[in-house]
Amino acid sequence: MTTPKKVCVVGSGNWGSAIARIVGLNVERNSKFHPTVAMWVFEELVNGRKLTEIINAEHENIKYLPGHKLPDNVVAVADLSEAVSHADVLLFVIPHQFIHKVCDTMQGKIKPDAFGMSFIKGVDESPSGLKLISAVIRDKLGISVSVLMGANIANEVAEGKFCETTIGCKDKDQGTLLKELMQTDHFRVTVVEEAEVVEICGALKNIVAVGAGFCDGLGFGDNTKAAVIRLGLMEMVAFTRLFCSAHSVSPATFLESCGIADLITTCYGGRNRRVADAFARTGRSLEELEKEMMNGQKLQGPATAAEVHVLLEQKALLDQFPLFNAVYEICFEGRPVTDFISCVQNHPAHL
Ligand SMILES: NC(=O)c1ccc[n+]([C@@H]2O[C@H](COP(=O)([O-])OP(=O)(O)OC[C@H]3O[C@@H](n4cnc5c(N)ncnc54)[C@H](O)[C@@H]3O)[C@@H](O)[C@H]2O)c1
Ligand SMILES: O=P(O)(O)OC[C@H](O)CO
Repeated sequence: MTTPKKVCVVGSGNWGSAIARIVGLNVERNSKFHPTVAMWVFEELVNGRKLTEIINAEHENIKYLPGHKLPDNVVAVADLSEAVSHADVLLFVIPHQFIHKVCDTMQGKIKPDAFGMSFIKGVDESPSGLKLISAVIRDKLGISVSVLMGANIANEVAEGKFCETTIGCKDKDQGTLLKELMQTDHFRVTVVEEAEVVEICGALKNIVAVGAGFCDGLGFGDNTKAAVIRLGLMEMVAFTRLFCSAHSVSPATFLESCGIADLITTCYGGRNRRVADAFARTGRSLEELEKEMMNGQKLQGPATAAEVHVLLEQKALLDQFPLFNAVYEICFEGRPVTDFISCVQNHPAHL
């Protein structure tokens, strides 16, 4: 008999906590997994108490996923090295901005035969180029890394409202095990092989969601948003073909939950949309609005627009990605938000 696999959730934000909730319930009824789940918490004080102590006493992450109990077998751990040291399966669920620091701390602390799955929607940009977050983890920790992306607004998932999701995994046995770890009656998992496409979809849809939020804030309607979604999807497909040229990129993957479905849900119900809407309405800075509206949660869309912009500029391809470029220029270069509509009106798809 094989030893049950220990799972550690690296992260405890809005999505991290919703994932810990699913995983905690699933491991209890599956003997392939150890019945206790460690959840790494970036320690902070909430109402004068340590967040780890609150979670372990009240079984609720009252800051990032209030109103939803975590199963008792999810144990919050503040020390990252301690949290990951016994894990066979590492689930990475942190805002993409923090991945380097977290992996650096984990180096030399994990089991050599551990493997990972990333739930992180974003990309990494450095002087050596644009990289998938799974590749950062793989390179820093020397482990295999799959991904899980989908139309999954954390609060809705925690409420048990039905949704689908996509695991991108190249190893059939690992894919089957990860599906067993994640799937519930309300959270249906499809496993596909094109892991790079799954992951890049998860990152790029956040840029489009910022554009959708601009349109909402400017007072445009659902037809306009549908146009933004369509044009954004075209740019997502084109960018994926460019970025993943060494891998297979099939249209079918964009039809999975990680593709069109995630794009739609984010453009209607996501945080990137909500803050971009407020930005267009008020003219206040994104930084200020993020602080005020998100209670410590982090936006991924504007940073991803900036990271993608570097590559497009280097390759002199900005004119082929006017929607991505407009989101970047409005967020970071003072371009008026009202220009977003003319960018959509003059999109090369209409020429
Ligand atoms: N929230 C969602 O609905 C949702 C759904 C699907 C995917 N995702 C993706 O999952 C990833 C994680 O999102 P989330 O919603 O769990 O996070 P979040 O937006 O709730 O971010 C807050 C988390 O970041 C942590 N944090 C703050 N400073 C930190 C630091 N210096 N180092 C490490 N951690 C720090 C906080 O402690 C908290 O746990 C993101 O890439 C996001 O795009 C989110
Ligand atoms: O709230 P957002 O904009 O970070 O999006 C959340 C999820 O990625 C939706 O699947």
